[in-house]
Amino acid sequence: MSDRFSFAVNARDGQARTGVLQTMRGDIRTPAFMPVGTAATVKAMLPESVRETGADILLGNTYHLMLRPGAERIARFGGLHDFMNWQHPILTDSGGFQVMSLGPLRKLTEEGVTFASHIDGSRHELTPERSMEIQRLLGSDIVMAFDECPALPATEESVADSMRRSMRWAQRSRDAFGDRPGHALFGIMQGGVTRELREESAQALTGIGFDGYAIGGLAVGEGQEAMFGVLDYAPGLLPQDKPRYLMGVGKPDDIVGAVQRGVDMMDCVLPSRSGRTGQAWTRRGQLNIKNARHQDDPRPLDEDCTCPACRSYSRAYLHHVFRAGEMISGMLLTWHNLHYYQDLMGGLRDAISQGRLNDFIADFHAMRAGGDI
Ligand SMILES: CNc1nc2cc3c(=O)[nH]c(N)nc3c(CCN)c2[nH]1
Ligand SMILES: [Zn+2]
Repeated sequence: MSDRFSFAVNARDGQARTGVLQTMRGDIRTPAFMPVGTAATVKAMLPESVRETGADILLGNTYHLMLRPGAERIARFGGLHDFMNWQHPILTDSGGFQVMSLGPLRKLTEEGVTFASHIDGSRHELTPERSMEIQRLLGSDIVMAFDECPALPATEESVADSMRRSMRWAQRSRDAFGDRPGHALFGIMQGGVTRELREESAQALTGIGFDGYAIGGLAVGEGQEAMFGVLDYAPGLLPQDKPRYLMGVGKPDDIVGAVQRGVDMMDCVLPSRSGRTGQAWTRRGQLNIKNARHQDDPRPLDEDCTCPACRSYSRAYLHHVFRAGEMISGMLLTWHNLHYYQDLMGGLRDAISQGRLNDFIADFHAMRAGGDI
């Protein structure tokens, strides 16, 4: 616990780092994976179960919470931590990405974005100033600057224009955030897959000054090779002593490659969303439990996993409850996936601390090459 926000790198292995983010509501071990709690819940999980998986921090969404139940209502209930019964750190995204991917009838101007709610069609406006106010009302520990993530395909010119607007919005976010001891504001780097634009964005953000820096504009369909191509240089453009957060990533092998390239924090809906569809992520790769081949299989999802699903339930049982559409199916697969993701992050942190990240990554890929899972 700390009354101020601070970040310390404790060990390095190549470009990778391991460290601790200290916040008012607790410490975050990095590299860290943040489960996504979009509508004030990590779907199918109790908060205490999310904590038991090893998560130090979870993500909330300005866009969803402003539409329902409303930021002012959550503030009246003491803020998001009390409202959702999660007393550990929360990072909230700023809403721009969700508006562009979810909100119908949206209009983007220099001021911000106006859009219709995907829930009831009511009209709303998000600006850097309103996004900062909403995130303050939610009481999140780490606030994200209001940005725009251009959809692909996009011309380099449109990516450049969008990035420069996001940098002007970053300054407005910084100005509107003010001085809030114990709370952090992260800037978001944009610039697509163009190195010069990424460099311009990094320079703009470091000139404004933030408590941490996100790498945005990725995991939007560019593919892993192009994403890693950007990550080969983008983290190094950012201050070495501040946390770097790669937004929206990803599959286990994306995470391993991103950590190897110097990323400290990530978030993704994949483990929870895919868990609800029967997709299990394991040390040996992924499987879908709804496949008929599992209906008489007495083994757990992953022999090496200590989560409640793997400790007490066979694949045959999990196959059955998915086929029967029972609620416990999504609960158990979500729990397993989040537990596996946190196990992976713990393994990465230990490997970096002990200077054996390359061996860890070699084992990670060898385990998945085996085929039979
Ligand atoms: C799934 N892929 C993905 N790419 C993102 C980029 C941004 C991005 O460039 N900006 C913001 N604010 N959020 C992003 C998100 C949402 C993260 N929870 C992204 N998600
Ligand atoms: Zn498990």
